[in-house]
Amino acid sequence: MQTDNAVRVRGLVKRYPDKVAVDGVDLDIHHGEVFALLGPNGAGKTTTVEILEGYRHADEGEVSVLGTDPAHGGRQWRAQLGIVSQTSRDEAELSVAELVHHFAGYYPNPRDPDEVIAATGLEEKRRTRTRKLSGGQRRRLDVALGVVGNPELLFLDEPTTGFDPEARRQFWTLIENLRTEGTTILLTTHYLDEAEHLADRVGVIADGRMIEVATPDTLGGRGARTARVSWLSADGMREVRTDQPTAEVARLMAEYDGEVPELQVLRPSLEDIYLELIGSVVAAPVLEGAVR
Ligand SMILES: Nc1ncnc2c1ncn2[C@@H]1O[C@H](COP(=O)(O)OP(=O)(O)OP(=O)(O)O)[C@@H](O)[C@H]1O
Repeated sequence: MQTDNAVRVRGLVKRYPDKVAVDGVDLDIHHGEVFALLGPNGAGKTTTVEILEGYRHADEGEVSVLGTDPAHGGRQWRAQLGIVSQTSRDEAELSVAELVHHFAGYYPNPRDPDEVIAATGLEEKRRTRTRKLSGGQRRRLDVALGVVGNPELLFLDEPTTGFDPEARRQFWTLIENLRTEGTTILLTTHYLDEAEHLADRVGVIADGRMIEVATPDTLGGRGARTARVSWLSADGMREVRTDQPTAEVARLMAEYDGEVPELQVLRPSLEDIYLELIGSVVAAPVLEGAVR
């Protein structure tokens, strides 16, 4: 049994000439888990992921991916990885089926390419040249190419950008199936519902620093999900935060002798909690308009 983590990062630093993109990040990803890295534009997610993939070099810190320092990872190590990066590979003249079959040939133990084409919803496009695919179809092909090698560790950098809602659901099912088979997955996404649906744990990164790592339902700590009860009083809208919304509603019903005007009981979503977390780190102008 493997006991070490699939990914172990300590004190990771990456500097560009005018920016410290990653500023002392620690990260552990357990074997078999889906881990979502969340954070605003420019937070350092892609830089971190590309260091883990061996495409960029760290300035400081320790990095281990499947037991190997990615800066020295060889072919065998790389064959265990699946990578869906933000930019597509350009093989415009090949058809979908040709490209997926071709990529399968690079790996020692690939998945059945036709099953991968079906699972990514590309069956109807299998004979289409890749340059004729729509943006969302192209992204599905990227995902197909990332999983066809049957990776032990799969990196997905904003995989569902441009997907229609049905394609996103289909993608979620694909990821759930990979997880059931034991694939470890590192996902970056700006879709909080995607992280909530897929991730065992999420890490929030802002300005190059990891602010918090938690399960989606414990992010923000105790109290972050406290309910808000709001209603229209004689003096305007009122809101109270409470752990006992039912008792508060009962009290209001008694006070109003029945129907409470414009009564609402809301619990903060993962997105609300996330925005609150990064709001405490990122400078206000960046967030203006994003905070509700
Ligand atoms: N090659 C580079 N040279 C200089 N600066 C860079 C380079 N790549 C990234 N950066 C800067 O490093 C910071 C982190 O970028 P990164 O791409 O890691 O962010 P991100 O969290 O992935 O953002 P997004 O959500 O927009 O993809 C940004 O300020 C970016 O401008």
